[in-house]
Amino acid sequence: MSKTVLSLQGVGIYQNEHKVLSNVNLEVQKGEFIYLIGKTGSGKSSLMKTLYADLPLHEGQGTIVDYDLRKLKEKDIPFLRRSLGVVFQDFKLLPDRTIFENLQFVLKATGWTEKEGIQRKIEEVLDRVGMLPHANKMPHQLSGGEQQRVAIARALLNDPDLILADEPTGNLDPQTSAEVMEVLFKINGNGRTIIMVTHDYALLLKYPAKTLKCEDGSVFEVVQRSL
Ligand SMILES: Nc1ncnc2c1ncn2[C@@H]1O[C@H](COP(=O)(O)OP(=O)(O)OP(=O)(O)O)[C@@H](O)[C@H]1O
Repeated sequence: MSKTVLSLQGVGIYQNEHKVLSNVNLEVQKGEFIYLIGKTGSGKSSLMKTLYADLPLHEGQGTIVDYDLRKLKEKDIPFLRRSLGVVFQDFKLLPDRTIFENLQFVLKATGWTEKEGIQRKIEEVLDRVGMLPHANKMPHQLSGGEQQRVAIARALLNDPDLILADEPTGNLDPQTSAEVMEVLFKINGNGRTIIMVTHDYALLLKYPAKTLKCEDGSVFEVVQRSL
């Protein structure tokens, strides 16, 4: 049976008083892979920020992985973020810790206490993105693509129902971007739902998937030939 992991109805997306997107209607089912495209300033990041509650939802209805975005309290936000995996363009790894310690930090911060369980989980997610051999390296010893794979592993730590990736290949060359896409599609193939913001139309052609576009204050689905 399909499960809705994201539902937006009549949603307005705001940056302070400025309305960025109007009347956003969107249903995402478990297991989907969705691209979000659009010109600079069209509202892609603002929409993503609303989904992980970095921007509040004041207009319309929105539920994400069983949280009602309109009713969300400050104290709920860390729990919402635990049910999501968020991946950013600039990786956001802690520079003064090894890869293992970066992931350990997240698990401890999200309530994991048992040492062997922590070890097992970190090995499992690093293995899934092909980074297990690099567990003891520092972030600066890795290439951009390798750092992004670690960031994807970090996003998987708490078995999220939905992964939000905001331009995850934005800092990577085409070959490395393709490697990161392979990792994302493999994870999607294992049943994870992914929403990915991108500027990179070459990636859309190489890895086709349902595509939404932000334009002139609206969000709508596009078919590839009209990108
Ligand atoms: N912190 C902010 N305060 C006020 N306005 C903002 C803020 N961040 C973005 N905006 C405005 O909101 C609109 C949408 O910006 P947003 O960053 O969501 O676009 P984007 O599609 O993600 O762009 P890009 O592709 O450049 O990342 C723009 O007009 C932008 O100037």
